[in-house]
Amino acid sequence: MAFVPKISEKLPIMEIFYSIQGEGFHSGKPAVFVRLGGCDVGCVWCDVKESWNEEDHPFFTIDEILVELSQYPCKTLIITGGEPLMYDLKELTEKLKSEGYQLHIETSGAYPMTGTWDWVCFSPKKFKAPHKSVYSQAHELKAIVFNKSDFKFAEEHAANVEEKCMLYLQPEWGKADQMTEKIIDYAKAHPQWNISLQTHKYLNIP
Ligand SMILES: C[S@@+](CC[C@H](N)C(=O)[O-])C[C@H]1O[C@@H](n2cnc3c(N)ncnc32)[C@H](O)[C@@H]1O
Ligand SMILES: Nc1nc2[nH]cc(C(=O)O)c2c(=O)[nH]1
Ligand code: SF4
Ligand SMILES: [Mg+2]
Repeated sequence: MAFVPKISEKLPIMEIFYSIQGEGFHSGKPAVFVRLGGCDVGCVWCDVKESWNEEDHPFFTIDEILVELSQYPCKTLIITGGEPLMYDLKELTEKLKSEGYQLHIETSGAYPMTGTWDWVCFSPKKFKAPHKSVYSQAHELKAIVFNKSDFKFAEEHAANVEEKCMLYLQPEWGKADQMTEKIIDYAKAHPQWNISLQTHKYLNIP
């Protein structure tokens, strides 16, 4: 049966924090991150496995999320997780938009696209195939390179996004020593691809 994103009054919130977008097109931009709990994609190298079990995290209403957000001087929000598209994000994005926030999402695309977004970062995974609704919505495709086969995987997904979608290759953090050089060579040979580094990890910020 097709997966239907959960509609609920409350969302599991692992953390809300103010930092600098470390990855992709908006790298360097101050942003408030809202990390939702819950993910069943199961990436072996996931750098936030503590997010996976939604029951480990407190549930917040949208109004409670808004109160948390009001303490920050920044109107750019990055909704991440966990896998945020496990939840129907229509109501959340409508309320946040009406409060003047710019809304970005970080998603594996494993579930149907919900919500209205100013920026969609789509990072497809081998561990669970993306939902077809996500390709046409992506502003950037960010493929993680863990081994050489990931270049082919990246190209297969790049063939299905829109022409204007930005293309990024990002080394898997634990393999960055080996893979970054290969990514540099690949981008130089296929200049439609750009490099994304997890700059927040080099800067030692969240
Ligand atoms: C933790 S995920 C949460 C959002 C969503 N579940 C997803 O995977 O896109 C945020 C971003 O970090 C990337 N990421 C996760 N673990 C990583 C790692 N070990 N090295 C590099 N990037 C990683 C993901 O591909 C994604 O682009
Ligand atoms: N600084 C910073 N930038 C990020 N970009 C995407 C992140 C994520 O985990 O979704 C992330 C994160 O965790 N921290
Ligand atoms: S989809 Fe995202 S949160 Fe889920 S396991 Fe993969 S990297 Fe981690
Ligand atoms: Mg992260």
